[in-house]
Amino acid sequence: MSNVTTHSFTNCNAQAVALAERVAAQLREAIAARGHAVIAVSGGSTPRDFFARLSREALDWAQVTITLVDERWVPDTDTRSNAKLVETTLLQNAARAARFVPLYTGAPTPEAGLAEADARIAALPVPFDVVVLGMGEDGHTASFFPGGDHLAAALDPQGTAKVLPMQAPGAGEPRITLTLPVLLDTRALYLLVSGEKKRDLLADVRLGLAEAKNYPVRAVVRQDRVPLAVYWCP
Ligand SMILES: O=C(O)[C@H](O)[C@@H](O)[C@H](O)[C@H](O)COP(=O)(O)O
Repeated sequence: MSNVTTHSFTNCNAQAVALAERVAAQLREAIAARGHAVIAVSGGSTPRDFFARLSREALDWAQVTITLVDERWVPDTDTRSNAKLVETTLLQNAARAARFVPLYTGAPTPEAGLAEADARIAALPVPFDVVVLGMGEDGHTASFFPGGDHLAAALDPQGTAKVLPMQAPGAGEPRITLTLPVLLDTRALYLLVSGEKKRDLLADVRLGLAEAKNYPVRAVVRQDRVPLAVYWCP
């Protein structure tokens, strides 16, 4: 039985609206059941419209904690910063009342900031309610990059680290990432992607093709811990 469902949309606006409505409903359910909600989101360009939509959803945002699945190790004033993306797109409108827990600490390197970032994540209630991942055309998700220096440790299902630094040829700047066990410890897991190349890559991963073995996203697609919902648009 497949652990993956795919929701395909004819345009990316419809994708953003549908995911925002779905996620908002799950945040409301979490608040009703436990008094609070935790969501971890990706950076990159794909989630912009989804963030803008989600920020306008009516819910008790003061009870919501937002964190990141990964971060580029740059100050939050940098255009590459995922924190900056979240602050300018998601922490707006109704969602301005939410609490944001960044991964970047201001330390000179991810290694130097690791203990503090780890403590921030360790302080959050688990399981998370929602995790929204993205994916690159090289098959990375979060900062699980092919050839990453801490990739094996980050993907270890039995690993105990919550966050790890990551450097890789395709990653640009040094990164920090939540590890696979943390990302899978969630009530709902989404993969938000667009374009035919990413659709085809995911199909190869799901089929278990040999050439897909080096795509780190395989670890979230081929697992039985939590159902994965793929939201795709052209
Ligand atoms: O900080 C990051 O880079 C992300 O969290 C990363 O995993 C992202 O989701 C993919 O690179 C897809 O990025 P795009 O949406 O820009 O294609």
